Amino acid sequence: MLANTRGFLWSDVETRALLDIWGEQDVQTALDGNFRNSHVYRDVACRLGEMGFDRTPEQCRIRVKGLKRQYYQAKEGIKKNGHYRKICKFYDEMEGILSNRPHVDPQDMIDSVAVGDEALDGTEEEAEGIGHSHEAYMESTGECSYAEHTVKLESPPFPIPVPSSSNGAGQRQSNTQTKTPPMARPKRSKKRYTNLSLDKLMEKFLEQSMEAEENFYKYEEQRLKVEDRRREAEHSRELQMLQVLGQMFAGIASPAQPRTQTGSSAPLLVIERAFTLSNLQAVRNMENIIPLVRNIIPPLTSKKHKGQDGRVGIIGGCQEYTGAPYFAAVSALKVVYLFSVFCTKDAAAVIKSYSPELIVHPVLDSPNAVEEVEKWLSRLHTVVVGPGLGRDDRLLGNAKAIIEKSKALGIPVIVDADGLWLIAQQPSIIQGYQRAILTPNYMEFSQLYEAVCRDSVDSSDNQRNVVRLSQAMGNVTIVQKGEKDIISDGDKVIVCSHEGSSRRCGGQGDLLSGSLGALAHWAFMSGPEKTNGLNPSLVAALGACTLTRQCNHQAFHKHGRSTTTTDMIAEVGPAFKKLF
Ligand SMILES: NC(=O)C1=CN([C@@H]2O[C@H](COP(=O)(O)OP(=O)(O)OC[C@H]3O[C@@H](n4cnc5c(N)ncnc54)[C@H](OP(=O)(O)O)[C@@H]3O)[C@@H](O)[C@H]2O)[C@@H](O)CC1
Ligand SMILES: Nc1ncnc2c1ncn2[C@@H]1O[C@H](COP(=O)(O)OP(=O)(O)OP(=O)(O)O)[C@@H](O)[C@H]1O
Repeated sequence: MLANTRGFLWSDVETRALLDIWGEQDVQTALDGNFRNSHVYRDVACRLGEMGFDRTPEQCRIRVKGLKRQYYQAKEGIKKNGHYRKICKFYDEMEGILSNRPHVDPQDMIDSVAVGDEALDGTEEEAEGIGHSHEAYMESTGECSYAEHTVKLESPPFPIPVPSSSNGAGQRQSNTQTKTPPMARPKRSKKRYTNLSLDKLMEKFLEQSMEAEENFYKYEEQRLKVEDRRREAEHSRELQMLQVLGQMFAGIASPAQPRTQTGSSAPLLVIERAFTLSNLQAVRNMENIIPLVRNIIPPLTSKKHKGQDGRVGIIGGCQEYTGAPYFAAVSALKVVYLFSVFCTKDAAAVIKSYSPELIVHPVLDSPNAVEEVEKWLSRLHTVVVGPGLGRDDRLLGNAKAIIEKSKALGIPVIVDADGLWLIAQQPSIIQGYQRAILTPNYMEFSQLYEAVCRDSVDSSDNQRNVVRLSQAMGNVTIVQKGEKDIISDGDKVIVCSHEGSSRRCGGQGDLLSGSLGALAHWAFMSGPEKTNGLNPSLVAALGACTLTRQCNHQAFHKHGRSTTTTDMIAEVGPAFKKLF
């Protein structure tokens, strides 16, 4: 049974069948140079019928005409911008057939758009059999009397010359030149034609493409927002659960209620944005963690005696470097009560001379250095290993033993400067000790990373580097110092971008490690209810980074380019007050 497709649009299959037939050599030869083509299209329709498609000769002719128009539009589009191929779906087939036909100026062909469109809507009534009709002339030659079309579109005030059959096939007449007597206007010319130029068509086409693209991005954006909200809700649920668990554990450990400096209960940690880095959950919003830093700070009270809020020991200071241990020590001193600096004999007097507040032990290069330090170790809450330590093997060996002793006592250990060099040589000293915090600058980080991960750092992804190193170190917390301080325990990442300044001076890192010594003690002393279940090392590290940057910011505000670490240390008190 034939598919009765009369009056409907052509399917692709049907169009291809038509083109196969129309493209046959005998059909093309019959059309070529033959003004009358109705019999050709009768044959085409008949062959189409044999293939199961019910179309009239007129429908076939009109469809071919439409395809030719699209083909020439596309051809012109390619010439102009190379993108127009899309408007002619059957371009390749048409090209195969028409490329051997006489040349037609596509622009003229396109100018006749209205004619073709009309024909497609089924209102075309001119029969092929009329023979001398304008359409028949155009079709039979593969060209058209372009001037006539243009005139028709613009509805000229004078009659359109139509070639008569006696003129012979392929004969052309120009409007202006013709002497043909006026004839009745063809029926189609009564209609209103849209005179769309190629440029306008292209403009419209591009506009629509852009609109579609914009819509796509709009929807995509909405989809991502929804996805973000879903993730945030999920993380916030997880955190709430952690908080509840934390409170349960705290309840078991101590009946005391969580308390902040202002006396209110611990604020709920809301992570505003999180993303996944391999199998870890990354926390990016430091603003949400600052309240946790406030939570861990013990209140000032007259009930405590000196040293109860923290005793920090600094392991470092040698003949070359006396400033570093001093900066670290005095920073700790300004936050908590400092116990001691353990340095070499020749550095001790110099360090003492900087500040009468510091207790200095000249034991680090003595033969029984480790025993000397060990005597005090049980009274220390945190040790900071490395500032101004130098690279002397004996000193490094003593530092290693002190770290081992501290680990055995469960004392938080901050490793900085030359202490990091030691770790790069022997990572196992600290690997897996989760009360350790390493504070490398960019150079120190690279050395450590290469030594531990046996790979060079991927400078395009600092966060991933930090996470990877932390994981490789057994989830030891890493603070990569720099334009932004990146903190990770291998599970979470916090980026500290608190405003500092553009001024860099030696010793800023020592201020960080010293104050971190104090904060680490507080963080580990606080129960999980105060850190909302977050790793205490992360909370302490963010607190120290923020404090260092705030000191830098305030000092720079006063001293500009001449800012030194001493100026920053003078800001520790005010900065601490402002932040926490
Ligand atoms: N007043 C004192 O007593 C002070 C003493 N200190 C003590 O000195 C000891 C050695 O510490 P350190 O900082 O000089 O050695 P380390 O960090 O290995 O740098 C080596 C070289 O690496 C480079 N470099 C550094 N950072 C970089 C970066 N971000 N990005 C790129 N490159 C960077 C830079 O090379 P440069 O570019 O200058 O050629 C730098 O010279 C240590 O015990 C420490 O505590 C200090 O605390 C300061 C105050
Ligand atoms: N490029 C930077 N832009 C802004 N702040 C920075 C930049 N680099 C470092 N800082 C700040 O300085 C702090 C210390 O980092 P720095 O790289 O100076 O450490 P360091 O080299 O170990 O210091 P030190 O001189 O004590 O050895 C960082 O925590 C950060 O606050």
